[in-house]
Amino acid sequence: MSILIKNGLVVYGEDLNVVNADVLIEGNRIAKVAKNIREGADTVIDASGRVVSPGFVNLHTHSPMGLLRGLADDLPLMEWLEKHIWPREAKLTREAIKAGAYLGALEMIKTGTTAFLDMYFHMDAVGEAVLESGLRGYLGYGMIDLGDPERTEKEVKEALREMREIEKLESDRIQFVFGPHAPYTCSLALLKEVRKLADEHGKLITIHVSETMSEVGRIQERYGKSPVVLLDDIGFLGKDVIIAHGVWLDSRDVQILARNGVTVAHNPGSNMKLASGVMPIGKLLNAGVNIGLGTDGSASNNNLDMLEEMKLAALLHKVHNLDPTIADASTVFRMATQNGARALNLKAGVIKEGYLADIAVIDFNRPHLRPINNVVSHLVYSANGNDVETTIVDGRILMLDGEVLTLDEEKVLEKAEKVVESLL
Ligand SMILES: CSC[C@H]1O[C@@H](n2cnc3c(O)ncnc32)[C@H](O)[C@@H]1O
Ligand SMILES: [Zn+2]
Repeated sequence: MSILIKNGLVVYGEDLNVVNADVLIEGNRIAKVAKNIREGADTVIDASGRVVSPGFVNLHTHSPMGLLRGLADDLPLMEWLEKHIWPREAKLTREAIKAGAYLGALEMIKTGTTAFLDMYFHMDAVGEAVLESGLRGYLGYGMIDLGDPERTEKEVKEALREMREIEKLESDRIQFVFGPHAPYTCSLALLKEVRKLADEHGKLITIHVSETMSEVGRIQERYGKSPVVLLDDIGFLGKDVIIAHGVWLDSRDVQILARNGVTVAHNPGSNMKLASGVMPIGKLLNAGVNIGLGTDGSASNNNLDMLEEMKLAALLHKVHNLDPTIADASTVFRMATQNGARALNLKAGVIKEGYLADIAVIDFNRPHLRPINNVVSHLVYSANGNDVETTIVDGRILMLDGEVLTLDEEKVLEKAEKVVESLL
């Protein structure tokens, strides 16, 4: 199968040079980017007045949490989790979570996300929804043992069961990752076991770390060190680890993350909504830490729109540091695309020959995106997910001219509404 995207403004290469060109996709890869490509193709997309962008990589989310959107707002993290979210999540069945996963997948396709790193329960069910949607999903079963050795064993068993189920889907687009929830909900025994299993099975690890001041206080009280020092001391960290948040990091923590090649998934929307704090972006960038961008779940954001998230990231750091240059549009755009892909060991996030064909076509024929003085600036500061017209993953069109081809939109919305009505 081949696709030819004609006459678009292409955000080309790692350097984000914008060129007026055609993009030829053969199979699941970008075969050629050039002016006036003459080769025929099975499908031709006219991209005049459109921007051809790398698809977005949401590096931290809980995709089924759209089910809980709007049910618990205006709370700090611990109260939000313990009093409102966890009691509701305890009622969610496998079927409900699958309905939430469809809802999340639909929202991601419609807003140009092509790959995401997830952490939740029943990830084998999430995997089935992701398979049908056509997205790339990196799926972590969220493990919590609260220091109870019986629960440690149960959680490890469940993670391995879900890993095997996800592997049975036999799709390169869907990968299992280990997802211990956080240092404050997981015992050291569980964290060490996860490290061992990730090495044994060659899987990535994702974990919430240093999200709030109260978390850092808890860990300091329990272990006498920061969460990052704790994880380093037990040999947990490595270039296969993606920590979500990394808000409360001191200079020593930042050096440890840099030394271990850890990626930080930055979630500005969630950090602002839960009043968690502001990630030290300047220190992390100076230390050379890879930073990707995530939305977190839709109960703390409250959507999965990566275009919106880029704007939040850029604006938050400017005002917090009183420095408009600290996170410029290109830096933030790379976080949302190539940096996320790098963390997932994916040859994606860049429009260039040989890269995976994960692409978002964004309609710039709209008043808020004209005149086209600066494409990357418009993508970060002016656009939002509704401007995405076509989404391509692995060389397959998931949405064309606003119509989602892989999922039945009406059915997905109806089912999500029904499960929430009956369970929550
Ligand atoms: C064990 S599955 C994942 C678990 O994480 C919860 N969660 C959602 N957002 C956050 C956040 O910002 N910090 C910590 N935990 C979060 C989610 O509700 C699930 O219980
Ligand atoms: Zn999270």
